[in-house]
Amino acid sequence: MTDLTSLTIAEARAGLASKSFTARELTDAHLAAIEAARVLNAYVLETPERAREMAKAVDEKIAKGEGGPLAGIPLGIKDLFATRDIRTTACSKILSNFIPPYESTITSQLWRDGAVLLGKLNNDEFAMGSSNETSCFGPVTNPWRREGSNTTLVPGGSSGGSASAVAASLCMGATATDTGGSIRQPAAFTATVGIKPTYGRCSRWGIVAFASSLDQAGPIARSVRDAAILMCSMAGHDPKDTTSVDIAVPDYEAAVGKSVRGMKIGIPKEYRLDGMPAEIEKLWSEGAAWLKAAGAELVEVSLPHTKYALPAYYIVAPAEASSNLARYDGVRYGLREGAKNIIEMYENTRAEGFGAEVRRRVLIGTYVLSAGYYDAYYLRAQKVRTLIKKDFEDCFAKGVNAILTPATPSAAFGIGEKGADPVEMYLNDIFTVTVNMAGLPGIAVPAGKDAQGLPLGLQLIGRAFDEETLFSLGEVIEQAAGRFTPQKWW
Ligand SMILES: NC(=O)C[C@H](N)C(=O)O
Repeated sequence: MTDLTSLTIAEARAGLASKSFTARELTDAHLAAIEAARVLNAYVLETPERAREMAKAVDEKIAKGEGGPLAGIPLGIKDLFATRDIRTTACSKILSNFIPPYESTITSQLWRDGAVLLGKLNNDEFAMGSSNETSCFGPVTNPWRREGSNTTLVPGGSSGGSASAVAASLCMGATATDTGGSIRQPAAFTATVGIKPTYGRCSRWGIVAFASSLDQAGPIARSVRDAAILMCSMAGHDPKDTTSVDIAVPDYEAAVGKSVRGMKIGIPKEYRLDGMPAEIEKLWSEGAAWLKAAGAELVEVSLPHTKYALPAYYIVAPAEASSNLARYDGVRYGLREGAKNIIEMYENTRAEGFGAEVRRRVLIGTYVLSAGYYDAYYLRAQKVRTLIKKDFEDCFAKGVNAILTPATPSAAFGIGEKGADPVEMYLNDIFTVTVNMAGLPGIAVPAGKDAQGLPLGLQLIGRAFDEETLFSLGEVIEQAAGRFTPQKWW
């Protein structure tokens, strides 16, 4: 029998429909794979009993012909999504004992459609990081290794557990969130597909907040089609999230395989960085050539404010984080450290509960929002944000359908390699943050490998609420590049 964990969601859906295997068998195969791969540290909580119960219930529904669009598909959930009665920590010590009495909208929609919960996935603490090394549960290991080397590499972050688990076939797909690149960068580091939808496309209700004007959830999967299938369940208006937009959810899967003939693809000259590895340049040109061969037209475009995006992001995101994280005070929920009085209790709880990167961001955020510095930093960063948004609007007004860029400036790096200088870590987001600043959708698709055999990804940026075009174009790249799976060593 084929290894059930190697199937795509689309293949598993067909297998379940033709009764080649049951949801219970599919779930059991994944639970066994998870157990055998604990060395990757992708899961921070395994929920095998819940998974088997859910799979059994789905099998009964399938037998009655009532299975939903994701019936029996086993998924992993980033530990930033609240799951009712199941510990949800954001991978922070401060939430280590938090068991939500409610379910996030996105996960509710996945269970409504028949998906099965395998467990909660590791991430950078409060989604702050690009390597999954800031988690209170320790770093996640990338299932990919350099050829001939056994150095352990990061899977990227902050959705490192999601990317690692999907790449290593420890789930068929995963939820993830992206504030500045947290879906797309780990997808690029692990040869998986990750899409950050338009801001407002998916509900943020029940997801632990980092920077509310930038946070957006999306799927990580092993193929463009699988990402589209998951998006159909995850997207949609939610009255509980006032920033979610009431626009009908299209059939994203129908966009996969659609012709891209006549589409105009922008190649932004500002993304050609000094000192960019030749392999990334080559990948980028190859991707453009594949789209051209499929009938798209390539045009050079300019996004002149790109160089300000990263510094502006690292003002806006910490500012919002400092405000959002003020709620963790030891009074309402989460960790509470003992003290002589309430002020000391706040101080002790927050000092003990937050890791170094989170503390750094709270400090930066508090500083840039403080009287006297607000105008110089926060207000200016917001103005820059408007200019970045306008760059994209100008470009799309000229008829450009999507923009092609590299997803990351390098392939995956070693665990511990970039710990010393936070700015070096922040540079990982150089190609992805503009998309969050402008609220646009962006997809990362595996497109090739570097000289050491590590995967590299390309990013496509679309117009607001036009994820469909990204799925169509993404599939062209996937077809041309092929799909990559890591060699199993764990
Ligand atoms: N959350 C994200 O999108 C990750 C980004 N690297 C950050 O640390 O802010």
